[in-house]
Parts: sequence; C-alpha cells; structure tokens
Amino acid sequence: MIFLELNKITVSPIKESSKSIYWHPPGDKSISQRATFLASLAEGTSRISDILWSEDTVNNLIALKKLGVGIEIDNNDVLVTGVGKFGYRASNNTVYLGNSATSSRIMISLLSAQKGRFKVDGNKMLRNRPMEWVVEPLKDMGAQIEWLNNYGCLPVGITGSRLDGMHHRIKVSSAQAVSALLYAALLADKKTRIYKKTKARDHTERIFKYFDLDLIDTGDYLELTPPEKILPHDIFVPGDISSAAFLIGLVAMQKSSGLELTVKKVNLNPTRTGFLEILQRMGADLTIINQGELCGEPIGEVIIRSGSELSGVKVSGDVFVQSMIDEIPILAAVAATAKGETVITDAFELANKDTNRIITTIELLNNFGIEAYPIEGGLVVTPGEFTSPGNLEVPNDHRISMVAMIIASFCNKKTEIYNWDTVRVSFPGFLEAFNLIGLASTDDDSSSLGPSIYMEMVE
Ligand SMILES: O=C(O)C1=C[C@@H](OP(=O)(O)O)[C@@H](O)[C@H](O)C1
Ligand SMILES: C=C(OP(=O)(O)O)C(=O)O
Repeated sequence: MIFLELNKITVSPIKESSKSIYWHPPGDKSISQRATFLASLAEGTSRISDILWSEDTVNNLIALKKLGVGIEIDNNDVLVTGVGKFGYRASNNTVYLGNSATSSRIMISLLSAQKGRFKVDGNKMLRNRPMEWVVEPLKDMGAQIEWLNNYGCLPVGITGSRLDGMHHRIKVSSAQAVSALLYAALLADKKTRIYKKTKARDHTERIFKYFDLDLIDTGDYLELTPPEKILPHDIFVPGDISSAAFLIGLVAMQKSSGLELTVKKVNLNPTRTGFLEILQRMGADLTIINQGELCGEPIGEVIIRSGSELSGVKVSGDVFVQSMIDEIPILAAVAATAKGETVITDAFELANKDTNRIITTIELLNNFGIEAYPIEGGLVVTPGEFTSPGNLEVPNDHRISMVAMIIASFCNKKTEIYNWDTVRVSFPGFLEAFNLIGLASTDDDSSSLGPSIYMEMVE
C-alpha cells in the first residue's frame, strides 16, 4: 500500500499478487522527441499519435511552440505544423528544456542553422551534463555557439549560421551524439558522413527513413544528403520499453507464481531490448509474441510471469550494454533477488545521466541493505534480503526513484521515500501502472501527476 503526502510517498510491503494483466505502456520517449523535432521542420502538418505525455516531451513541445512551430492537441494526439527547415522564430526568451539531454542536444543542432540568436538552458541536473560532444563537432560544421557559464555545459548562446556538411567520427558511445549531428546534417549545405563509435538506439535513422530522407548506412558510416524540403508524415509512437521495464522487472522479482503481465504494443527495436534478453538469461519466464512493425519500428507483446528462480549474470559489451542503458538500475534491483552475483561492465555512459547512475544505483541498493559496489565502468550486485531504511531521500533521477519504490514494496516494513516525483520526467503514470499490477495502491492524489496535466501545460 502506498500513501502520498506532498513530495513524500510511503510504500508498504506488498501482498503477493496473482492476476493476469494487459497493459499498454506510455509512448516511447526517444521516438516521441525525434518525431516532434522532425515534424517541426516539415512543410505541413504531421499527426503524432500515442506520443508520450511527460515533463521531457512537454518541455520539448512548449519550446517548439515558442519558436513558432504549430502545436495543437487533438485528444491524445499532437498535431505538429512544421515551419520548414529554417523557419524557427528567434525570440529573447530562453529555449528551456528542463531535464532532457536528448531534447537539448538535438535542439542545439537545429538552432545552429536558424536565423537569429538563441539561448538554450535546462534545470540543475541538465546543466551538469556534457554538451561538448555535440557542440564541438557542430562548430566544425560552422556553428556559432558559446558557453555562457562553464565550458561543456548549458546554458549556451547560439547565433544561427550556415552549416557545412562534414565527415565526423563520434568519440562517445551515445545515440544522442549521433542523433544530434544527424539533425544538424538535415540543415547543412552538403552531405554529412558520421562514423559511430558503437551501435546504440537507431530511432533517428529509422524515423529519417520513414520520412523518406536520403540516409544511407554502409555499416561503416552513415551518410545523409540534406533534403530540399521535408514533407509531413503521420506517426504512431510505440510503447516505451524503458518504462515497461520497471513493471516487467517487478513481476520478475515476485517469488510466488501466478502473476502474469502482458505488455502490449511495445517497442522491440533490437537496440533497446537488452533487458529482456538478460532477464531470459537469468531464467525469467519471459516470452515475446505478435511481433510486427509500426512506422519503421519493430513492436510486439512481452509476457512476463512471476515465480521463476533467477540466477546472477555477467553483462558486458558496448553494444549490448547500450541496448539496456536506461534499464541498468532496475536490472540491479532484479539482480539482488537472484542466486549468485551480477557483474555489469562497459556501462561508462551511465556516469553521464541525470545522476551518475553507477553511484546512485549502488547507493540505493546499499540503503536497502544490499551489498553492491563499483568496478570500472560498472557495478557488482550481491543478492540479499531487502531491508527498509525507514525513510530515504532519493536523488533527482526518475529512473532511480521508480526503482526505489519497487524495492521498497519488497521490504518487510514501510518506507517513506522523499523526492519521489521525478517520475514525471519519463513516466508520470507510474503509480497508476504500479497499482494495476496489484502490488500497491495509492490515494487519489497520485492522479495529480498523471499525463493529462502535461496536455494542459501545452494548451
Ligand atoms: O537518444 C536517446 O533518446 C537516448 C539515448 C540514451 O542516452 P545516450 O545515447 O547518450 O547513452 C538514453 O540514456 C536516453 O535516455 C535517451
Ligand atoms: C537519461 C535519460 O534521458 P536524457 O538523456 O534525454 O535526459 C533517461 O531518460 O533516463
């Protein structure tokens, strides 16, 4: 049972549940952001259906609206009327992107080629995240960007200019670095060639092809020929596997059998499914059915059943780790319930998230009595019984906050969790989904965080 009070939530021990649940997760955050940006550059109106309504995506919509892009809500959908490739309107207002590194990195690229001056900024967490991997290559394309406070960090000032095409080798294992430069390449004068460091989520490549853009992938590099203009396309956003992972993990952690969750219409892009594969390797009863495609993205249904005995695993390899980069905190919680230790390496990018998630995941587990410690580029989790710390303030990190609530529900006494509501960044409906599983319940106030308030903010 969960009881809410201001920014504190009280999580009581769960009663084991045995139900069959069908659930459609909220829209994928990465695809919602990419779809919104691409539609904003098109000439005409694109309908984005099943978009994610959360703080990150809404900040993106509000920022684009202030730049002159047409943003209208039609039921749950967004109608984006693009202004063409170079039609963003300059204003004295800061382009504010809250907590979202993905949105700010792509936005910096797009503003670099618009007419006028812009300032891009975000919240305290975002101001600590590295921006130089995007800004330095953009400068090589001719962008005029200045660091307004500290080198490498937001806020930045941008004076729009002409962008040249270029050949660039990406130095970090980040999909955002590739994506930001691909968006800049759309606005460049000539072809741009990008050599990736690793294969990470490829939603940008897929949505560019869905929009009929001239992007080739030789396996060695990506090459984009800038289009004369971009035509609007309607898009359906599949469910977010990273949000679904919290509930999938929770079911896998329940020791008694009888609980079954079917996650419907969820994105199964192979660059995102590492968590599902690792759960299968650990011995979870997880199957994938009804696979298909939606707007160039693989989708399907995931069925997870409780009651399996799980074993610890070794997780390594740049590509594999990237395919579950946002799921590592929940994997660490699942690993604590398995037999044998779990060793995660090659997860260097985790240090660059809202918090350093290697450290915050370890601290969270330690707070609940689990032995976990850092190793180079990762962590080791030793299985054990979760014990409640009584009360706990979680860091400003939505993914850590959701894992804290899940772990707390497996403790033998109540836990008060402070600062839990960063869930709004990616999954405002988390508590309702948690209730649906039947392991917890909330009072009415939980709906105050629900997706509908985000629609009101845009209107
Ligand atoms: O491209 C994206 O939409 C994202 C890529 C990942 O970051 P990196 O590619 O920087 O590792 C991921 O952690 C983030 O939640 C969203
Ligand atoms: C790190 C995340 O997103 P971003 O990098 O866009 O802030 C996330 O959603 O966990």
